[in-house]
Parts: sequence; C-alpha cells; structure tokens
Amino acid sequence: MAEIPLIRATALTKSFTSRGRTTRAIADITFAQAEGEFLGVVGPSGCGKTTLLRCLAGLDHPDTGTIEFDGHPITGIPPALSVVFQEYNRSLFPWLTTLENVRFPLRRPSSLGRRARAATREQAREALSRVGLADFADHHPWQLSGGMQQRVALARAIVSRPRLLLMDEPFASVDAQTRATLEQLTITLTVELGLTVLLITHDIDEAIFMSDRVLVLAARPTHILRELPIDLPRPRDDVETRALPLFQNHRRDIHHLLSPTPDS
Ligand SMILES: Nc1ncnc2c1ncn2[C@@H]1O[C@H](COP(=O)(O)OP(=O)(O)OP(=O)(O)O)[C@@H](O)[C@H]1O
Repeated sequence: MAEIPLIRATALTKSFTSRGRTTRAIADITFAQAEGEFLGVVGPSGCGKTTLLRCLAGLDHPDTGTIEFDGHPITGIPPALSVVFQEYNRSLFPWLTTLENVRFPLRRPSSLGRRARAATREQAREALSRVGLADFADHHPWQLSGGMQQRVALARAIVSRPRLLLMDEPFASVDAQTRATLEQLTITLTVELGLTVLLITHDIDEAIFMSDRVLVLAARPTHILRELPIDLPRPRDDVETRALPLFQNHRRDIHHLLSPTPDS
C-alpha cells in the first residue's frame, strides 16, 4: 500500500545561533503522518517540540532535511493547515469579537461581496457553535474565561476546515477540569470533521488518551526515541480509558523512556 502521507518529515535538523553560541535543537527527525491520524508528540521540556512544530507549519526552516505536505515539498505555510498555540490570550485579537476572531482566517480583501461576507459570518457562527460558544459571538476575548478563549482559538483553527491541525501544548494554561473538557471537545471535533491532528504536549497521559500513535522525543538535541501505536479502543472515556491496564502500560513505557538514567 503506497498511500501518500499527509505530512512527511525526513532527516530534519535544526540549530540556533545566538551571540556566538549554537544550540542544536533537532538532531535528526524522520516520521510520516497519515490523513485522519491523531499523532501525539511528547518529550522533555526544551527538547525541541515547538521548533519541530514551527518547521512543520512552515513558520521556520529546518537546516537540513525535507518536509512534504500531501506529497509536495513545503515552500511556505501550507494553506490547508491551522495551528493552535498554548497562549490563547496572545493569539486572539482583543479588539475583535469572538465571531470576528473566528472569521478572521476567512477574510479576504474588501473585494468580497455582501453575500460572500455573510457566508463567512455563517461559517464562523457554525464553528463557534461546534465549540459550545454560540451565545458568546458578540463577546470580546477578555470577557471570557481562559478555557472559553481556547475554545475560540479552536473554532478559529477549524473554521477553514484545515487538512492538518497542529496543536502546541494547547491545554497547558488551563485548570485540570477545563483541560479534560477541552481534550474531549478536540476528540469530538476530530471525529465530526475528520481532522488530522498533530498534538505536541509534555503531558504523557494526554498524549496517550488522545492519540492513535505517540512519538516520544529525546532530550535536546532531539530525535525520536520510540514510535508507540496506541491501540486503545475508541470512543475513549476520561475515567474508563485511563483506568485500562493497556493505558497504564503505555504510561509506564513512556515514563521509562523519558526518565533520565542515573549516569545521564
Ligand atoms: N529562536 C530561537 N533562538 C535561539 N534558540 C532557540 C530559539 N527557539 C528555540 N531555541 C532553543 O531551542 C531549544 C528547543 O526549544 P523548543 O522551544 O523547541 O523546545 P520545547 O520542547 O518546545 O520546550 P518546552 O517544552 O519547554 O516548550 C531550546 O534550547 C531553546 O532555547
């Protein structure tokens, strides 16, 4: 079966040089992600996860190696891709309503006719209702809780029906209860919209709970320590799934991979 993966990274390396000092972030990363797959990426703090995501999103360039989106080398930011970042309060525009924030990626120069503008507004409303915020269209981000703001960011990310959704620690800034709700919401959206998601997280349980496969990254300069298929049944339940022996086994395996050895 020679299916083309949605995204393929081959032999990526990346270093940063600042004030004469060079930091090697990515030593060597090769992986592919199939359309429809939920891929988790875990690794220790500072290992290079965000750097990897930025390269995949076309926001940064690897020093060597290639990234292909749907079989074509990427030359900029692929249009069929959305990103959700951890810091919702910095990614939303405070002067726009939630509806206008969500509509933002659909905006085109003023050449859009009245009917087309109404259609994008309708699309934004639909995305807002998918994340449970239909009644908050006219609010501004600063009038919403942190979890609600991240829902707005999620709605904005899905409004254009991206083929790939990249998420960088999207739930790291909210409390545990909200985090669980947002995880479930993301899974629901993934199923409803047939999304392909790459989730970067330092939370091992979150990666296992959400993913079809987890890439475990080594400390900086990073490489892939292990690719772990997560064969837990779906739909997954916050309590039942996490209590399964298979879940615990995956958790133990990843912890062992990431625990520093005594002589390291
Ligand atoms: N623009 C930059 N200039 C210089 N160094 C950088 C830059 N971006 C990242 N780095 C360095 O590259 C390394 C990897 O950083 P990165 O943010 O990718 O790690 P991370 O795994 O996402 O970290 P965390 O889990 O703490 O968010 C770090 O040592 C960081 O200081």
